[in-house]
Amino acid sequence: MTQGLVVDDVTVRFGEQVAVDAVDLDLAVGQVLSVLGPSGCGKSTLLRVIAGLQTVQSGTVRFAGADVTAVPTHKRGFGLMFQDGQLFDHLDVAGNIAYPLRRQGVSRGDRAARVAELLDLVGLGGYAKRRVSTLSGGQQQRVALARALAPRPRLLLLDEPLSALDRDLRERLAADLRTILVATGTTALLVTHDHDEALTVADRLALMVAGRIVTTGPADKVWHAPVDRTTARLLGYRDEVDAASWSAAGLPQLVGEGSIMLRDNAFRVDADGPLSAQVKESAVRSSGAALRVDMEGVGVVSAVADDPAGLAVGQRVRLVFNPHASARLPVEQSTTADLGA
Ligand SMILES: Nc1ncnc2c1ncn2[C@@H]1O[C@H](COP(=O)(O)OP(=O)(O)OP(=O)(O)O)[C@@H](O)[C@H]1O
Repeated sequence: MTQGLVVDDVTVRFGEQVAVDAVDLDLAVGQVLSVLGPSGCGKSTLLRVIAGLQTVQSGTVRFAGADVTAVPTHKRGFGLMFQDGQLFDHLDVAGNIAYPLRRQGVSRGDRAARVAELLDLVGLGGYAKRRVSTLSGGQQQRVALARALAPRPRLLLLDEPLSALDRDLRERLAADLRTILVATGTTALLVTHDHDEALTVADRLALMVAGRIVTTGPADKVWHAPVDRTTARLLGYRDEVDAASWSAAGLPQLVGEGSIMLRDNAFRVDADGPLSAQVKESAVRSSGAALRVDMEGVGVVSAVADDPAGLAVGQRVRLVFNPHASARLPVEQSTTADLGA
């Protein structure tokens, strides 16, 4: 594994407040890492440190083995992309994408070829001459991505790149972003508060809470093994049921103490399902229905249904359990966990 980014024991304080607290982070070349955390946890500050936009109280940032902690932003060879694309209104789409290449002294012919290649990559072939102010929010972020990739940065830093977009668009663009990063072999670090976005884009996840990285590891491992209640909630697990009542209710696969964390789709309505519950709330969704149901011995939990018809409050329904939408919470709460390579 080629050595990429190594953040070692970095701390940033603003007055009394510790925004980034002794953070260690590794990112191998060619990999994509998402730093996922709630608003105010310090993830933008951490990204700004890596970018060279924020000085540190202590710690180092290295890339490819060299200490870059004191290297100015423009000499790090990193690309940046923010929530608001920060495009240049006075330039057209091609002009925006070519801008960093022009500054590097790339010839006109080579610039044009690279711009055409990038427009195809981000799905904007034919948009070269459009003014950026006439583009949709999603198209503007595609241009911002193309501009950030144009100089072939050795590390791409993305700060909530999709957060300004509405849900459907965000989902589509997150999938495209992943495809583009993989196709170009780009080493990238993305910070976000959106667990779906983090998971769609990344190979690895680092969970950040109150200035500290509390879990790192392969995205699927982190996703299925929250180390404590806080990280479980961060990963989208909502309901919590203690193991004793879970077993008493006849639910499968569980031994010992602790509790079970459940996603909203942990139970699904199925006429042949082995479980029974009463509907407490029911909301129609594009995918069917989102329910809150009261299950004897377990309490009120979320469930989903493919067909929203006939799911009135008070009605009894049969349910099946989806173990992939649940996680066992360890009894001992650890402060940090490295879930491996
Ligand atoms: N320049 C600054 N001066 C003082 N405090 C700051 C500064 N920048 C950030 N902070 C504080 O440091 C903490 C971490 O902020 P940061 O922006 O890194 O969090 P975040 O996780 O990116 O949150 P968000 O997603 O809301 O931007 C916050 O409490 C914030 O108020």
